[in-house]
This record gives sequence, C-alpha cells and structure tokens, in this order.
Amino acid sequence: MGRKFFVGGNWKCNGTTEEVKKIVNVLNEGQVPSQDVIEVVISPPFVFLPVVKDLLWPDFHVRTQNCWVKKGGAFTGEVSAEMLLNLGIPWVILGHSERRFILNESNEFVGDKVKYALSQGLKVITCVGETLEQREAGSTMDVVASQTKAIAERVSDWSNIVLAYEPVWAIGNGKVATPAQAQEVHSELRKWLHANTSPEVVIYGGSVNGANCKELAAQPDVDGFLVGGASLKLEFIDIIKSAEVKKNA
Ligand SMILES: O=C[C@H](O)COP(=O)(O)O
Repeated sequence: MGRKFFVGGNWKCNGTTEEVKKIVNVLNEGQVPSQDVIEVVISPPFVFLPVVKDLLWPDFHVRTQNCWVKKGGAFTGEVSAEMLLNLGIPWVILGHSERRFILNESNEFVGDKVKYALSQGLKVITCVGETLEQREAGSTMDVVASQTKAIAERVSDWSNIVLAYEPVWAIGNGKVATPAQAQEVHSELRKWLHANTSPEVVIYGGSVNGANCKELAAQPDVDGFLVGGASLKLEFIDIIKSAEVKKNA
C-alpha cells in the first residue's frame, strides 16, 4: 500500500437518509486531490452503505465501522466480513476505542477480528490509543504497543492494514493532541512496526478539524487522519486537502 496520504471519515452512529445525501453531495462537489496523492475512505453506518455506495463518486472508497470476528451465522445483530465483500465494501474499521472501552472488546478479540477480516480479503483500519489516565501515568507507549502487539501476534502481512493512533482523551471533545504529541507516538509506533512487522501507514485521529489538520499533516510520521465529527461537515474537504502539505514537503 505504501505511505500514500490517507483520510478516513468515520460517521459513527449518526445521520438520516437525507443528511447522508447532503454529506455525499458535499464530498462529490469538493475538489479533492487525485488518488495519486491521497486515499479517502468514508465509513457510514451499515444501514446507509447502499445509498452512499450508489451516490458517492468512485474517487472515494466506502467502508464499514465494524464486522464480526468470524464467519457469519447465529450471531444476532452482527455483520460478517463475507457480507461486506458481497456488497462490494473492501474496508472495515476494527478496534475503535469506542468498541474497546464501551463494548469491552479486548486486545485479543480485536486481534482475532483483524486476522479474520484480512483472511477474507478486507482491508483494515485498526485503532490504538491510550486513555488520559494512562497518558498521565506515563504508559502511553506500553498501551499502544500492547494493543498493536495483539494484532502483530496474529498477522504477519501488514500491507492491508492502516494503523490509526487515536488517543482516547482527544476523541470527540475538541482536545486535539498537539502536533508534537502526535509525532512522538507515531514515530515510536513506526519504530515498533519496523522492528516487529512491516512498516506501513500510521494515521492520527482525535478532534481533527479544518483548522488543525495542516499542522498535524506536516509531521513526518503522520500519514493522514481518521476523522469523526468533522467528517460530517464541510471542513472535511479541507482535511482531505491537507494532503497537499505532504505533496509539497
Ligand atoms: O474515528 C474517529 C475518531 O474517533 C475521532 O473522532 P473525532 O474526530 O470526532 O474526535
């Protein structure tokens, strides 16, 4: 996959059909950089996948926010990797902190999910990140390394994985990590990946917006963003365009 700039829009559990159509129009009308420069992947809630896939220009990829840990069957409420592929959805987010901390998904469970999704041919964005308590205790790198290790123990080929560093304390509250904080963890993660797997794309998530994206994008080890709240707004186009910072670096 290489280190092409990568921007994911994670709509989380938001939207109505009408709102989704409006966001898709904004994306289709935005003059986004070419696919040579950037990969943009949009992640609507499951129920909106068909409408987004039908209406969104093919310059954008569509992905989901989760899938089940193994082949489908008697698992009420779950969606399988096979179903996503059947719909023509090639990407999935796994291990988002909202699933790790609210739904109690363990490092091992996330590792199993990543392994199964990759084995079925999906590409995966997987998230790691520390809580505020863990950062204040000085254990940020231990936490993100153990989250990453649970995947590395199960997966040797990382060419279809994008790793998202998302400090939990920065998500959805406007308290973005400083460029230096993001760079420090990204650089350490990249060293860890070099030593333990293959180095690939490492993106940042947590209160990224149109105003702070360029400075974050300018950091040498920040390869792009996973965006929540701002991916539902016009400023998402500015975040996509921050890829130009890398092109001109
Ligand atoms: O998946 C996206 C991240 O959780 C970031 O969300 P946010 O941009 O709303 O802080």
